[in-house]
Amino acid sequence: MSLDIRTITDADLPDWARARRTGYLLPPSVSKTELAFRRELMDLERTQGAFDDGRCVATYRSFTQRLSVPGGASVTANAVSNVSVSATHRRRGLLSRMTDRDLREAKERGDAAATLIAAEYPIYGRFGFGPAARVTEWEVDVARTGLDPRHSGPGDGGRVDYVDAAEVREHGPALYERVRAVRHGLVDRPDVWWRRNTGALPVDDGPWAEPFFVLHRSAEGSVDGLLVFTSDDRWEAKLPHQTATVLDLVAVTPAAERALWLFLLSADWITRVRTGHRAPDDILPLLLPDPRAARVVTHADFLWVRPLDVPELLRARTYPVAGSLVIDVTDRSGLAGGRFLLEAGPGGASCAPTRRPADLTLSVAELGSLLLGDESAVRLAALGRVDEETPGTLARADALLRTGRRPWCADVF
Ligand SMILES: CC(=O)SCCNC(=O)CCNC(=O)[C@H](O)C(C)(C)COP(=O)(O)OP(=O)(O)OC[C@H]1O[C@@H](n2cnc3c(N)ncnc32)[C@H](O)[C@@H]1OP(=O)(O)O
Repeated sequence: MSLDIRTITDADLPDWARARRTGYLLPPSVSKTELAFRRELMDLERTQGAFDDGRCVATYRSFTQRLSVPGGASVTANAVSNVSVSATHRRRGLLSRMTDRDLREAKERGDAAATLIAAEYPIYGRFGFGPAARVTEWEVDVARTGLDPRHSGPGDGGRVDYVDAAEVREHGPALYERVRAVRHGLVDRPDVWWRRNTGALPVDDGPWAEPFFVLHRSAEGSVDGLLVFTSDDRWEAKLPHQTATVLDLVAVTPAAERALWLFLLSADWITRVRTGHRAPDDILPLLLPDPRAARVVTHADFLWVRPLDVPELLRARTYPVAGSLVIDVTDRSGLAGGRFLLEAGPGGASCAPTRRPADLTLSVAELGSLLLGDESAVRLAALGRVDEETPGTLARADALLRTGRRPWCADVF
């Protein structure tokens, strides 16, 4: 048996796409539409396949992504996706070999980190990824919210309008980039993302069901929020029982965010709202007179980050207070380890290799968890995953690294 891992060519794509579907337990046949979509989407030079006697049995691809860090700057990440190993070939090291090769190439390219959305929690820690941003999904029982049923539009002088897909393609990209500048953890949405999510780029053969698109405009007329939702068509005994499912709700200003939630929660016939994946500290529950009307239905790890260039990552983000920290980062794969001095303050930060004694020792995966401010060094130390070499450093690390709002990655990729 010859098992060969290599980047794929265009001629391999149908076989590769079939292997991906099989690995994800989806009906294996690949439509022409899916192939056309994949040709637009994928960079074949960064797409690996494992071939057993010529048949594709494992898939892996990566692409360049921009990830917003605290303060709103973005770093270049190597985003990993479409990882699958057929059940016939599992636990023979195929994922390990593909990941190792991809991370080495990303390091050589100079990417600051690698990112992914993990299918299952135990898979990626061993490769240096740490959970960096969580998501929460709520289900809102509208009748119990206590909201005034006479609500009729934003009270801030702004307006909400139903728009069509073309208007979303026109206003969405700039709006979303403005949101990324004020919210960390968000990954960029390239043109192909907007076309795919507005029906302009079909993913499969089925008809595209257009969702409801709503834009919020401020009193000055600037587009500062987007809501995308679907609704089921459920009635019982002449009573509406519609569940609205939020596919997207992003806003530049808190006023626009509040206006879009209140718009959806006040729409006639909608008795239940599923929020989709929000940041765990989303304003939604506390927007309701009775926050218990929003029941948590999902709360889980979501975005995983694997540091590749520690100084660059720590320099790119902002810090709420002044302070310094020497961290000793261990990395079994030899990609990003070392001892680094971070000197940070509200005006900016420097970070470089140092010979000074370490204040904290931690693995590269734990640094990935701390980077966006969602995890606490004190908590990781209690778990034995961070060692405090200098007393008092854990509290200092949390004061420096934690953020007022939690990171949020809105997209599966
Ligand atoms: C970013 C994304 O695309 S997420 C999507 C990931 N894909 C899936 O979950 C689809 C279904 N599962 C699969 O395709 C495969 O089982 C994969 C990709 C998860 C793992 O591929 P494999 O080739 O079996 O992994 P590999 O043999 O390299 O395993 C390396 C180590 O990770 C462990 N591991 C791998 N997958 C898992 C898992 N799901 N749960 C726990 N441990 C795991 C292995 O046991 C092994 O540990 P060891 O070195 O201590 O023996």
